[in-house]
Amino acid sequence: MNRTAMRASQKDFENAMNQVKLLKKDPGNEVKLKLYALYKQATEGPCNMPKPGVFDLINKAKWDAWNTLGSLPKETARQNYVDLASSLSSSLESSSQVEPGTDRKSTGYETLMVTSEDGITKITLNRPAKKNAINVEMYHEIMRALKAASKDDSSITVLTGNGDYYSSGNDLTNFTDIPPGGVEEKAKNSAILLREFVGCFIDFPKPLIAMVNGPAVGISVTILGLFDAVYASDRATFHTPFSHLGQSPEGCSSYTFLKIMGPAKATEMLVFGKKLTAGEACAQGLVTEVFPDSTFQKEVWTRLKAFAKLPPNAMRISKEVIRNREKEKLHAVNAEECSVLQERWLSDECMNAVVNFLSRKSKL
Ligand SMILES: CCCCCC/C=C/C(=O)SCCNC(=O)CCNC(=O)[C@H](O)C(C)(C)COP(=O)(O)OP(=O)(O)OC[C@H]1O[C@@H](n2cnc3c(N)ncnc32)[C@H](O)[C@@H]1OP(=O)(O)O
Repeated sequence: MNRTAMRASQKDFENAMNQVKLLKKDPGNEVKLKLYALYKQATEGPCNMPKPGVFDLINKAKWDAWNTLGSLPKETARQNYVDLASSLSSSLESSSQVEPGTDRKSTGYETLMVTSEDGITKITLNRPAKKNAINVEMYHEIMRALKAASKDDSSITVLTGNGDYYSSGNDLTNFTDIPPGGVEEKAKNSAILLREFVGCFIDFPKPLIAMVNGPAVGISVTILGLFDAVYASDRATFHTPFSHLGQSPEGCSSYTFLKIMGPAKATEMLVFGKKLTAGEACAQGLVTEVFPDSTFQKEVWTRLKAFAKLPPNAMRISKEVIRNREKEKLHAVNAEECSVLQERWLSDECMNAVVNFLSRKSKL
Protein backbone atom coordinates (compact mmCIF):
# COMPACT_ATOMS: atom_id res chain seq x y z
CA MET A 1 0.00 0.00 0.00
CA ASN A 2 1.36 3.41 -0.96
CA ARG A 3 1.01 4.84 2.54
CA THR A 4 3.85 7.42 2.28
CA ALA A 5 2.18 9.32 -0.56
CA MET A 6 -1.22 8.95 1.24
CA ARG A 7 -2.82 8.41 -2.13
CA ALA A 8 -4.10 4.91 -2.79
CA SER A 9 -3.51 3.52 -6.29
CA GLN A 10 -6.13 1.55 -8.21
CA LYS A 11 -4.15 -1.58 -7.27
CA ASP A 12 -4.31 -0.66 -3.55
CA PHE A 13 -8.03 -0.17 -3.95
CA GLU A 14 -8.49 -3.58 -5.60
CA ASN A 15 -6.39 -5.24 -2.90
CA ALA A 16 -8.50 -3.56 -0.25
CA MET A 17 -11.70 -4.86 -1.88
CA ASN A 18 -10.25 -8.38 -1.75
CA GLN A 19 -9.25 -7.88 1.90
CA VAL A 20 -12.87 -6.99 2.69
CA LYS A 21 -14.19 -10.09 0.89
CA LEU A 22 -11.80 -12.28 2.87
CA LEU A 23 -12.73 -10.94 6.33
CA LYS A 24 -13.55 -13.90 8.57
CA LYS A 25 -15.83 -11.90 10.84
CA ASP A 26 -18.81 -9.78 9.82
CA PRO A 27 -17.80 -6.15 10.54
CA GLY A 28 -21.44 -5.15 11.19
CA ASN A 29 -23.98 -3.16 9.20
CA GLU A 30 -22.65 0.28 10.08
CA VAL A 31 -19.16 -0.50 8.77
CA LYS A 32 -20.54 -2.30 5.71
CA LEU A 33 -22.57 0.79 4.87
CA LYS A 34 -19.48 2.97 5.21
CA LEU A 35 -17.52 0.65 2.91
CA TYR A 36 -20.38 0.68 0.41
CA ALA A 37 -20.58 4.47 0.45
CA LEU A 38 -16.82 4.93 0.03
CA TYR A 39 -16.76 2.37 -2.80
CA LYS A 40 -19.56 4.14 -4.67
CA GLN A 41 -17.96 7.56 -4.13
CA ALA A 42 -14.55 6.25 -5.25
CA THR A 43 -15.94 4.63 -8.40
CA GLU A 44 -18.91 6.82 -9.37
CA GLY A 45 -18.41 10.11 -7.54
CA PRO A 46 -21.15 11.94 -5.58
CA CYS A 47 -24.55 10.28 -5.19
CA ASN A 48 -27.04 11.47 -7.78
CA MET A 49 -29.47 8.56 -7.63
CA PRO A 50 -33.14 9.14 -6.69
CA LYS A 51 -33.85 8.55 -2.99
CA PRO A 52 -35.47 5.09 -2.40
CA GLY A 53 -38.92 4.89 -0.81
CA VAL A 54 -39.46 4.70 2.96
CA PHE A 55 -40.20 0.94 2.99
CA ASP A 56 -37.13 0.09 0.93
CA LEU A 57 -35.10 0.18 4.14
CA ILE A 58 -31.85 -1.38 2.92
CA ASN A 59 -31.53 0.71 -0.25
CA LYS A 60 -32.51 3.82 1.69
CA ALA A 61 -29.76 3.17 4.28
CA LYS A 62 -27.25 2.66 1.44
CA TRP A 63 -28.41 5.82 -0.31
CA ASP A 64 -28.16 7.81 2.94
CA ALA A 65 -24.62 6.57 3.59
CA TRP A 66 -23.45 7.46 0.08
CA ASN A 67 -25.26 10.78 -0.01
CA THR A 68 -23.64 11.79 3.32
CA LEU A 69 -20.24 11.84 1.58
CA GLY A 70 -21.37 14.90 -0.40
CA SER A 71 -18.70 16.07 -2.82
CA LEU A 72 -15.80 14.12 -1.31
CA PRO A 73 -13.24 13.69 -4.15
CA LYS A 74 -12.98 10.20 -5.68
CA GLU A 75 -9.28 9.89 -4.71
CA THR A 76 -9.98 10.70 -1.05
CA ALA A 77 -12.84 8.20 -0.97
CA ARG A 78 -10.51 5.58 -2.45
CA GLN A 79 -7.85 6.31 0.17
CA ASN A 80 -10.45 6.22 2.97
CA TYR A 81 -11.75 2.86 1.70
CA VAL A 82 -8.21 1.44 1.69
CA ASP A 83 -7.55 2.73 5.22
CA LEU A 84 -10.84 1.37 6.56
CA ALA A 85 -10.28 -2.06 4.95
CA SER A 86 -6.79 -2.24 6.36
CA SER A 87 -7.91 -1.28 9.89
CA LEU A 88 -10.70 -3.86 9.70
CA SER A 89 -8.53 -6.69 8.58
CA SER A 90 -6.05 -6.05 11.40
CA SER A 91 -8.65 -5.56 14.17
CA LEU A 92 -11.01 -8.37 13.14
CA GLU A 93 -8.24 -10.88 12.42
CA SER A 94 -6.53 -10.17 15.75
CA SER A 95 -9.79 -10.40 17.70
CA SER A 96 -10.43 -13.80 16.13
CA GLN A 97 -7.00 -14.95 17.29
CA VAL A 98 -7.76 -14.43 20.98
CA GLU A 99 -10.87 -16.59 20.94
CA PRO A 100 -9.85 -20.04 19.74
CA GLY A 101 -10.79 -21.79 22.96
CA THR A 102 -14.29 -20.36 23.34
CA ASP A 103 -17.46 -22.38 22.76
CA ARG A 104 -18.34 -20.20 19.81
CA LYS A 105 -15.14 -21.04 17.95
CA SER A 106 -15.03 -24.66 18.89
CA THR A 107 -18.64 -25.33 17.89
CA GLY A 108 -18.73 -23.15 14.80
CA TYR A 109 -21.81 -21.15 15.87
CA GLU A 110 -21.93 -17.37 15.58
CA THR A 111 -25.17 -16.68 17.45
CA LEU A 112 -25.29 -19.60 19.91
CA MET A 113 -23.17 -21.34 22.50
CA VAL A 114 -23.66 -25.08 22.39
CA THR A 115 -22.18 -27.41 24.99
CA SER A 116 -22.73 -31.06 25.83
CA GLU A 117 -22.00 -32.35 29.31
CA ASP A 118 -23.48 -34.78 31.87
CA GLY A 119 -25.92 -36.13 29.26
CA ILE A 120 -27.32 -32.65 28.59
CA THR A 121 -26.91 -30.62 25.40
CA LYS A 122 -27.33 -26.96 26.25
CA ILE A 123 -28.13 -24.48 23.49
CA THR A 124 -27.69 -20.87 24.63
CA LEU A 125 -29.01 -17.97 22.55
CA ASN A 126 -26.03 -15.67 22.48
CA ARG A 127 -26.79 -12.17 21.22
CA PRO A 128 -27.19 -10.53 24.65
CA ALA A 129 -26.59 -7.00 23.31
CA LYS A 130 -29.65 -7.49 21.09
CA LYS A 131 -31.68 -9.18 23.85
CA ASN A 132 -31.13 -12.47 21.99
CA ALA A 133 -33.32 -11.36 19.09
CA ILE A 134 -33.47 -14.20 16.57
CA ASN A 135 -31.93 -13.12 13.29
CA VAL A 136 -31.91 -15.27 10.15
CA GLU A 137 -28.52 -16.73 11.05
CA MET A 138 -29.80 -17.70 14.50
CA TYR A 139 -32.87 -19.44 13.04
CA HIS A 140 -30.55 -21.56 10.90
CA GLU A 141 -28.12 -22.20 13.73
CA ILE A 142 -30.87 -23.29 16.15
CA MET A 143 -32.12 -25.76 13.54
CA ARG A 144 -28.57 -27.05 13.03
CA ALA A 145 -28.01 -27.35 16.80
CA LEU A 146 -31.32 -29.20 17.30
CA LYS A 147 -30.53 -31.62 14.47
CA ALA A 148 -27.10 -32.29 16.00
CA ALA A 149 -28.59 -32.69 19.50
CA SER A 150 -31.18 -35.17 18.24
CA LYS A 151 -28.31 -37.42 17.11
CA ASP A 152 -25.67 -36.86 19.80
CA ASP A 153 -25.32 -39.05 22.89
CA SER A 154 -26.99 -36.64 25.29
CA SER A 155 -30.35 -37.67 26.71
CA ILE A 156 -32.00 -34.26 27.15
CA THR A 157 -31.67 -30.86 25.45
CA VAL A 158 -31.98 -27.44 27.08
CA LEU A 159 -32.59 -24.05 25.45
CA THR A 160 -31.75 -20.88 27.37
CA GLY A 161 -30.56 -17.29 26.86
CA ASN A 162 -27.34 -15.45 27.69
CA GLY A 163 -27.70 -12.11 29.49
CA ASP A 164 -30.77 -10.44 30.98
CA TYR A 165 -33.26 -11.64 28.33
CA TYR A 166 -34.31 -15.13 27.29
CA SER A 167 -35.15 -13.69 23.86
CA SER A 168 -36.86 -10.63 22.38
CA GLY A 169 -38.26 -12.82 19.59
CA ASN A 170 -37.89 -12.30 15.90
CA ASP A 171 -35.16 -9.81 15.03
CA LEU A 172 -37.14 -7.04 13.37
CA THR A 173 -34.21 -6.18 11.10
CA ASN A 174 -34.92 -9.55 9.40
CA PHE A 175 -37.57 -7.61 7.50
CA THR A 176 -35.14 -5.08 6.05
CA ASP A 177 -33.04 -7.32 3.82
CA ILE A 178 -35.27 -7.20 0.75
CA PRO A 179 -34.25 -9.58 -2.10
CA PRO A 180 -34.45 -8.64 -5.81
CA GLY A 181 -37.98 -10.15 -5.98
CA GLY A 182 -39.19 -7.49 -3.52
CA VAL A 183 -41.26 -7.70 -0.34
CA GLU A 184 -43.43 -10.55 -1.70
CA GLU A 185 -40.38 -12.75 -2.16
CA LYS A 186 -39.13 -11.73 1.30
CA ALA A 187 -42.46 -12.73 2.88
CA LYS A 188 -42.46 -16.04 1.01
CA ASN A 189 -38.88 -16.88 2.06
CA SER A 190 -39.61 -15.91 5.67
CA ALA A 191 -42.68 -18.17 5.74
CA ILE A 192 -40.59 -21.08 4.42
CA LEU A 193 -37.90 -20.44 7.04
CA LEU A 194 -40.44 -20.13 9.86
CA ARG A 195 -42.22 -23.33 8.86
CA GLU A 196 -38.95 -25.26 8.79
CA PHE A 197 -37.85 -23.75 12.11
CA VAL A 198 -41.06 -24.61 13.96
CA GLY A 199 -41.06 -28.06 12.28
CA CYS A 200 -37.73 -28.84 13.97
CA PHE A 201 -39.35 -28.30 17.39
CA ILE A 202 -42.40 -30.41 16.49
CA ASP A 203 -40.16 -33.29 15.41
CA PHE A 204 -37.48 -33.05 18.11
CA PRO A 205 -37.24 -36.61 19.51
CA LYS A 206 -35.67 -36.14 22.98
CA PRO A 207 -37.01 -34.31 26.04
CA LEU A 208 -36.65 -30.60 25.28
CA ILE A 209 -36.54 -28.19 28.19
CA ALA A 210 -36.61 -24.40 28.22
CA MET A 211 -34.79 -22.51 30.98
CA VAL A 212 -36.41 -19.10 30.67
CA ASN A 213 -33.85 -16.88 32.40
CA GLY A 214 -35.55 -13.53 31.69
CA PRO A 215 -38.21 -11.82 29.55
CA ALA A 216 -39.39 -13.77 26.52
CA VAL A 217 -41.15 -12.19 23.54
CA GLY A 218 -42.91 -13.35 20.37
CA ILE A 219 -41.75 -16.57 18.81
CA SER A 220 -39.56 -17.42 21.80
CA VAL A 221 -42.81 -17.66 23.81
CA THR A 222 -45.04 -19.39 21.27
CA ILE A 223 -42.69 -22.33 20.69
CA LEU A 224 -42.71 -23.05 24.44
CA GLY A 225 -45.94 -24.95 23.79
CA LEU A 226 -43.81 -27.49 21.90
CA PHE A 227 -41.34 -28.02 24.78
CA ASP A 228 -41.61 -30.88 27.27
CA ALA A 229 -40.90 -28.73 30.34
CA VAL A 230 -40.49 -24.98 30.88
CA TYR A 231 -38.61 -23.73 33.95
CA ALA A 232 -38.66 -20.00 34.54
CA SER A 233 -36.87 -17.48 36.71
CA ASP A 234 -39.27 -15.19 38.58
CA ARG A 235 -37.72 -12.37 36.45
CA ALA A 236 -39.15 -13.91 33.30
CA THR A 237 -42.17 -12.46 31.51
CA PHE A 238 -44.10 -13.89 28.57
CA HIS A 239 -45.28 -11.51 25.88
CA THR A 240 -46.80 -12.17 22.45
CA PRO A 241 -47.70 -8.71 21.08
CA PHE A 242 -48.75 -9.92 17.63
CA SER A 243 -51.64 -7.50 17.14
CA HIS A 244 -49.39 -4.57 18.14
CA LEU A 245 -47.02 -5.67 15.39
CA GLY A 246 -49.75 -6.23 12.80
CA GLN A 247 -48.93 -9.95 12.88
CA SER A 248 -50.66 -13.18 13.88
CA PRO A 249 -49.70 -16.15 16.10
CA GLU A 250 -47.09 -18.73 15.08
CA GLY A 251 -45.11 -21.57 16.64
CA CYS A 252 -48.36 -23.63 16.71
CA SER A 253 -49.56 -21.41 19.56
CA SER A 254 -52.97 -20.98 17.89
CA TYR A 255 -53.43 -24.66 18.77
CA THR A 256 -51.11 -25.41 21.74
CA PHE A 257 -52.03 -22.33 23.81
CA LEU A 258 -55.72 -23.09 23.48
CA LYS A 259 -55.10 -26.63 24.72
CA ILE A 260 -52.80 -25.46 27.52
CA MET A 261 -54.76 -22.52 28.93
CA GLY A 262 -58.16 -22.55 27.23
CA PRO A 263 -59.46 -20.11 24.59
CA ALA A 264 -60.14 -17.11 26.85
CA LYS A 265 -56.65 -16.92 28.38
CA ALA A 266 -55.02 -17.79 25.04
CA THR A 267 -56.93 -14.94 23.40
CA GLU A 268 -55.75 -12.48 26.05
CA MET A 269 -52.17 -13.37 25.19
CA LEU A 270 -52.29 -13.99 21.44
CA VAL A 271 -54.88 -11.42 20.35
CA PHE A 272 -54.68 -8.69 23.01
CA GLY A 273 -50.93 -9.09 23.71
CA LYS A 274 -51.29 -9.41 27.50
CA LYS A 275 -47.87 -9.83 29.07
CA LEU A 276 -47.77 -12.56 31.75
CA THR A 277 -45.52 -12.75 34.77
CA ALA A 278 -43.75 -16.06 35.36
CA GLY A 279 -46.24 -16.83 38.14
CA GLU A 280 -49.22 -16.18 35.86
CA ALA A 281 -47.70 -18.26 33.05
CA CYS A 282 -47.23 -21.09 35.55
CA ALA A 283 -50.80 -20.81 36.81
CA GLN A 284 -51.97 -21.05 33.18
CA GLY A 285 -49.90 -24.15 32.48
CA LEU A 286 -47.40 -22.63 30.03
CA VAL A 287 -44.60 -22.80 32.62
CA THR A 288 -43.85 -25.96 34.59
CA GLU A 289 -42.30 -24.28 37.64
CA VAL A 290 -40.98 -20.88 38.71
CA PHE A 291 -37.79 -20.37 40.75
CA PRO A 292 -36.41 -17.29 42.54
CA ASP A 293 -33.87 -15.71 40.21
CA SER A 294 -31.14 -15.99 42.88
CA THR A 295 -31.35 -19.81 42.93
CA PHE A 296 -32.75 -20.43 39.43
CA GLN A 297 -29.57 -21.77 37.81
CA LYS A 298 -28.53 -23.96 40.75
CA GLU A 299 -31.94 -25.49 41.38
CA VAL A 300 -32.80 -26.14 37.76
CA TRP A 301 -29.41 -27.63 36.87
CA THR A 302 -29.58 -29.99 39.86
CA ARG A 303 -32.93 -31.18 38.62
CA LEU A 304 -31.83 -31.49 34.99
CA LYS A 305 -28.74 -33.50 35.92
CA ALA A 306 -30.97 -35.96 37.75
CA PHE A 307 -33.33 -36.21 34.73
CA ALA A 308 -30.37 -36.81 32.44
CA LYS A 309 -29.43 -39.92 34.41
CA LEU A 310 -32.73 -41.62 33.57
CA PRO A 311 -32.62 -44.29 30.83
CA PRO A 312 -32.49 -42.26 27.58
CA ASN A 313 -34.41 -44.75 25.42
CA ALA A 314 -37.28 -44.89 27.89
CA MET A 315 -37.50 -41.08 27.91
CA ARG A 316 -37.41 -40.89 24.12
CA ILE A 317 -40.10 -43.55 23.74
CA SER A 318 -42.30 -41.98 26.40
CA LYS A 319 -42.06 -38.64 24.59
CA GLU A 320 -43.04 -40.41 21.37
CA VAL A 321 -46.08 -41.95 23.04
CA ILE A 322 -47.13 -38.62 24.53
CA ARG A 323 -46.54 -36.47 21.46
CA ASN A 324 -46.75 -38.56 18.28
CA ARG A 325 -50.51 -38.59 17.82
CA GLU A 326 -50.42 -34.77 17.74
CA LYS A 327 -47.57 -34.41 15.26
CA GLU A 328 -49.60 -34.45 12.07
CA LYS A 329 -52.00 -31.89 13.49
CA LEU A 330 -49.12 -29.67 14.63
CA HIS A 331 -47.51 -29.70 11.18
CA ALA A 332 -50.85 -28.72 9.63
CA VAL A 333 -51.30 -25.89 12.13
CA ASN A 334 -47.73 -24.72 11.48
CA ALA A 335 -48.34 -24.62 7.72
CA GLU A 336 -51.54 -22.64 8.14
CA GLU A 337 -50.03 -20.13 10.58
CA CYS A 338 -47.09 -19.51 8.22
CA SER A 339 -49.32 -18.94 5.23
CA VAL A 340 -51.48 -16.43 7.17
CA LEU A 341 -48.32 -14.65 8.36
CA GLN A 342 -46.93 -14.47 4.83
CA GLU A 343 -49.92 -12.22 4.00
CA ARG A 344 -49.70 -10.28 7.27
CA TRP A 345 -46.07 -9.31 6.67
CA LEU A 346 -47.20 -7.46 3.51
CA SER A 347 -49.84 -5.45 5.38
CA ASP A 348 -49.45 -1.75 6.16
CA GLU A 349 -50.11 -2.58 9.83
CA CYS A 350 -47.07 -4.84 9.98
CA MET A 351 -44.78 -2.68 7.85
CA ASN A 352 -45.59 0.42 9.91
CA ALA A 353 -44.89 -1.44 13.17
CA VAL A 354 -41.48 -2.61 11.90
CA VAL A 355 -40.57 0.84 10.55
CA ASN A 356 -41.61 2.44 13.86
CA PHE A 357 -39.40 0.08 15.86
CA LEU A 358 -36.44 0.47 13.54
CA SER A 359 -36.73 4.25 13.50
CA ARG A 360 -36.81 4.14 17.32
CA LYS A 361 -40.38 5.48 17.44
CA SER A 362 -41.79 2.48 19.31
CA LYS A 363 -40.89 -0.28 21.68
CA LEU A 364 -43.01 -2.88 23.40
C1 LIG B 1 -38.00 -15.31 9.46
C2 LIG B 1 -39.09 -14.54 10.11
C3 LIG B 1 -39.85 -15.33 11.11
C4 LIG B 1 -40.78 -14.44 11.87
C5 LIG B 1 -41.46 -15.17 12.96
C6 LIG B 1 -42.52 -14.33 13.63
C7 LIG B 1 -42.04 -13.86 14.92
C8 LIG B 1 -42.67 -12.90 15.57
C9 LIG B 1 -42.11 -12.34 16.80
O1 LIG B 1 -41.22 -12.80 17.44
S1 LIG B 1 -42.89 -10.91 17.25
C10 LIG B 1 -41.83 -10.19 18.48
C11 LIG B 1 -40.79 -9.30 17.87
N1 LIG B 1 -40.06 -8.63 18.90
C12 LIG B 1 -40.27 -7.36 19.26
O2 LIG B 1 -41.14 -6.69 18.75
C13 LIG B 1 -39.36 -6.81 20.34
C14 LIG B 1 -38.75 -5.52 19.91
N2 LIG B 1 -37.88 -5.02 20.96
C15 LIG B 1 -38.31 -4.18 21.93
O3 LIG B 1 -39.46 -3.78 22.00
C16 LIG B 1 -37.30 -3.78 22.97
O4 LIG B 1 -36.02 -3.88 22.38
C17 LIG B 1 -37.35 -4.67 24.24
C18 LIG B 1 -38.64 -4.36 25.01
C19 LIG B 1 -37.27 -6.15 23.88
C20 LIG B 1 -36.14 -4.34 25.15
O5 LIG B 1 -36.14 -2.94 25.45
P1 LIG B 1 -34.87 -2.32 26.23
O6 LIG B 1 -34.60 -3.08 27.47
O7 LIG B 1 -35.13 -0.86 26.34
O8 LIG B 1 -33.62 -2.61 25.26
P2 LIG B 1 -33.32 -1.98 23.84
O9 LIG B 1 -34.58 -1.72 23.09
O10 LIG B 1 -32.37 -0.85 23.99
O11 LIG B 1 -32.60 -3.22 23.11
C21 LIG B 1 -31.19 -3.40 23.10
C22 LIG B 1 -30.76 -3.61 21.66
O12 LIG B 1 -31.39 -4.78 21.15
C23 LIG B 1 -32.12 -4.46 19.96
N3 LIG B 1 -33.31 -5.33 19.90
C24 LIG B 1 -34.02 -5.79 20.92
N4 LIG B 1 -35.01 -6.57 20.48
C25 LIG B 1 -34.91 -6.59 19.14
C26 LIG B 1 -35.66 -7.22 18.11
N5 LIG B 1 -36.70 -8.04 18.38
N6 LIG B 1 -35.28 -7.04 16.85
C27 LIG B 1 -34.23 -6.25 16.55
N7 LIG B 1 -33.46 -5.62 17.48
C28 LIG B 1 -33.82 -5.80 18.76
C29 LIG B 1 -32.49 -2.99 20.13
O13 LIG B 1 -32.77 -2.42 18.89
C30 LIG B 1 -31.21 -2.47 20.75
O14 LIG B 1 -30.25 -2.37 19.72
P3 LIG B 1 -29.23 -1.13 19.65
O15 LIG B 1 -28.45 -1.21 20.93
O16 LIG B 1 -30.09 0.10 19.57
O17 LIG B 1 -28.42 -1.38 18.42
